[in-house]
Order: sequence, then C-alpha cells, then structure tokens
Amino acid sequence: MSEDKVILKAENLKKWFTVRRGLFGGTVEVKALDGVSFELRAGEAVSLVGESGSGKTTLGKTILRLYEPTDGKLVFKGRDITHTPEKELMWYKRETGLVQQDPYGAMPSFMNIYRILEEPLIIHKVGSKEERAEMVFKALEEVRLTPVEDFAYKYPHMLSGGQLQRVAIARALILKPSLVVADEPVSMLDASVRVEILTLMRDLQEKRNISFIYITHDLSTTRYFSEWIFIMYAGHIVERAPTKTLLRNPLHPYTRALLSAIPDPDPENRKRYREVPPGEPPSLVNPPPGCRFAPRCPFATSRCRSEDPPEVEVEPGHYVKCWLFAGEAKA
Ligand SMILES: Nc1ncnc2c1ncn2[C@@H]1O[C@H](COP(=O)(O)OP(=O)(O)OP(=O)(O)O)[C@@H](O)[C@H]1O
Repeated sequence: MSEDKVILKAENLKKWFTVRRGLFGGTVEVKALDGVSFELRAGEAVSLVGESGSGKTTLGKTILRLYEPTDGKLVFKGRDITHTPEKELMWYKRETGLVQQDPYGAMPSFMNIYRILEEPLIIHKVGSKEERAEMVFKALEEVRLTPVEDFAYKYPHMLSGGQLQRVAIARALILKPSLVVADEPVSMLDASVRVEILTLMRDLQEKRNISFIYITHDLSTTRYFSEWIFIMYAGHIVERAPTKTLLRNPLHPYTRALLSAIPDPDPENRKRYREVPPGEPPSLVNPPPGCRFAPRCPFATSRCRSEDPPEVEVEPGHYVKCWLFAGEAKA
C-alpha cells in the first residue's frame, strides 16, 4: 500500500493521566497509552481489540484530539496536530467523527433528532437553512431511518437503542469526515441488531472511503468489518497486521490467548488455542519493567521480565512486540 494513502500517523504516542491518590496523597501518572506507533490509510478500517483497561478508548480519543497527547507525535494529512490548541482544531473536528458506546448518553435528551443532526452543520457554518434541512433528511435516509419525517421530530427517548445508534452514525458522518472512531458501537445494543448496525457502518465507510477505527472487545466480528487488526495490552499495541494475516497467523501470546475465546469450528484450531493465561493486566501506574504481558505469559524468559521488547515486522505489514520474535530470546 502506497505511502500517499496514509492519512494519519502516530509516532510513539503517549497519554498519561495525572490522578490524585487519596485526600492528602500526592499525584500519580496512569500510563493509559504508553508509546504506540502506526499508520492509518485512507478508506481502511482498523479494529482495535483488547480487554478492558488496555487503553483503546484513550487511543481513540487521543487520535481525535479530544485528549492532548502527553508525548509522541500525531500527524493528519501531513499536518502535525500533536499539540495544536483546541481553538485551532475546528478543521480537524470537521474531518473526524465519533460514535460512542451508549447512544442515549451521547445525545442531548432535550433536542429532537432533526436538531441533533443539524447542530454540527450550524457549528461548522455549513449551508443555508434549506440546504441543511436537505442534508439532515439525506443523512436519515442513509442510515435507513425512513420515512424520514417519522423520525426527524422524535426525541432520543422515543427511539430504540439500535435506531438511536443509527442517528449517532448519521451525526458522525454528516460533515463528511475522512476519519471516524466507533467506540464499542454495538456492545450496548440487543444482539439481534448488532450485525445490522455493523453492516450499515461498514457500507457507509466503504461507500464514502472513510478511515475507520472500530474499538471492540470482540475479535469474532473483526474479520467482516476491518482490513487491519491492532491488539492492545496495557497501553501498548502488541501486535498489528492485516485482518486475514492476524487471524491466520496470530503470533503474540496475548493475541493467541484472545483468539482462544472465539469458538472455532476447526478442531485443530480448538486444540491450538487452549493456553489462556491466568492473571490480571498490570498496574498502569507502576507497570512491570520489560514486557507488560510477561507476568501472564507462559513463554516469558528473564529478558522478557527486564527489557521492553521492540516492535518487529515479521512479515509484510505484520508487526509484533514480543521477544519471541525479536531474535535473541529464542535461544
Ligand atoms: N480520564 C482519565 N483519568 C484517569 N485515568 C483514566 C482516564 N481515562 C482512562 N483512564 C485509565 O486509563 C486506562 C485505560 O482506559 P481506557 O478507557 O482507555 O481502556 P479501554 O481499553 O478503552 O477499556 P474499556 O474496554 O473498559 O473501555 C484505565 O486504567 C483507565 O482507568
């Protein structure tokens, strides 16, 4: 894939939160995102997978510049936006969109759907009143909330979770962004509508050539909805690869453990992915030296416990951050 398709580049990106310990205690740093590097290409979807607390939401919000990075570099379409002040980021807000997990929490309950969809257009001074009305109705049609007049004047509480998530998708796309983050967009919805919503997002993403970051706990849906998978563990991306490559050839012991949770019809695979390591993710205030997965890893050596592994490219586009694949640890 050519370099000119790259729209977003993260280099050693970090986001640490300063939190107070107790009433009279000092402060500590929660290293929620602790040095991740990757590229995102135009029109491609990435699934960001990892267990709770691994830093997925923090990465999504840092990418959207809802958080300012603590360190590292973030470049969008060739412009360094790492520390650009909020008031100079209006153009970036227009280029990006967010779909959150809880559609009810994400919508102002006092606005009707028409107003909710018109608001981003007003904020960004897009179109006349009539043109905006056309855009709002078209957006409702695109997310298949039809007849549009039936939905436009309802309030959020009058819609089902699935219908409201369609509104959230319409709102995220109404400014025609080139990058959208969807943070667990279906995990709070009824199982019966999840695939419908994911398929709708995928269709719109492909049709509009949007780059998409799909945050999920669920590896089993990723093969249908993304070109790439990034696996996060304790603030790091421990493995990233094209979706098919990663599912065919998972290398990091943590990825293999996650895949063991997917029911696999192939009995060979069922045997292969048995070794789910017990234990908890490490503290992000005092992460262990060396590889953060070492305390849970069945293959950990003394080096893994003392030195942070480099990220190596083991086959084209397939990166893994593990001493098992960095050469010397094999000995
Ligand atoms: N605003 C904040 N202030 C302090 N700590 C935070 C803040 N936001 C997140 N964290 C901490 O950063 C770590 C990563 O959180 P994050 O929400 O990014 O993980 P996640 O992988 O998205 O988890 P989940 O799947 O549960 O949403 C957690 O330890 C969390 O408690």
